[in-house]
Amino acid sequence: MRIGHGYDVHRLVEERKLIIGGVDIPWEKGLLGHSDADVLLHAIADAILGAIAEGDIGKHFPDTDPRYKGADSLKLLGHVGRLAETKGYRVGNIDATIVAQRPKMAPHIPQMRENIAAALNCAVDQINVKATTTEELGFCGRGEGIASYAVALVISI
Ligand SMILES: Nc1ccn([C@@H]2O[C@H](COP(=O)(O)O)[C@@H](O)[C@H]2O)c(=O)n1
Ligand SMILES: C[C@@]1(CO)OP(=O)(O)OP(=O)(O)OC[C@H]1O
Repeated sequence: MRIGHGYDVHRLVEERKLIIGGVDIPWEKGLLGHSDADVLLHAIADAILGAIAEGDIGKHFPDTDPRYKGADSLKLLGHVGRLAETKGYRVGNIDATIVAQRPKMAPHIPQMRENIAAALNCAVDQINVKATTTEELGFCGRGEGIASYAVALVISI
């Protein structure tokens, strides 16, 4: 059994979609990135890569590589899950937190959990997603960006 941690931040800008946990959330701004900038999935991917000592998503999917421009992060996460399997591990459970002042994430969390479980070929009850504001403090509180934290436990197959 091994544990990993992930953290990611993306800037909120106009004229971008807000995609979090594979859900296209209607909002006035979206997250900026080379890929679809899915901050939650990036933190989860990094947590799994951390657990299997495989670096981070920047190592596996460089933001200088045109193949990942606009990439669907659910596909990137699926790739990370399969890499873990090739190294002899399956996901035990994942716990993640989205840090966003707005919009409300709660209505979208069931679909996020479904999407993550499908990408990682595991059950929905192995995936937990939470959200918090920062009471308007800091860059998340000012609506300049959204952050996510994740921990992943992996178990030997
Ligand atoms: N973007 C967010 C932030 C929070 N929530 C939900 O609201 C609850 C209260 O948030 P606090 O930051 O005041 O603790 C939180 O527990 C989440 O359930 C949300 O849906 N979206
Ligand atoms: C996911 C990748 C893939 O190109 O691009 P971004 O969407 O910019 O995301 P980031 O979390 O900054 O770093 C990893 C990148 O390699």
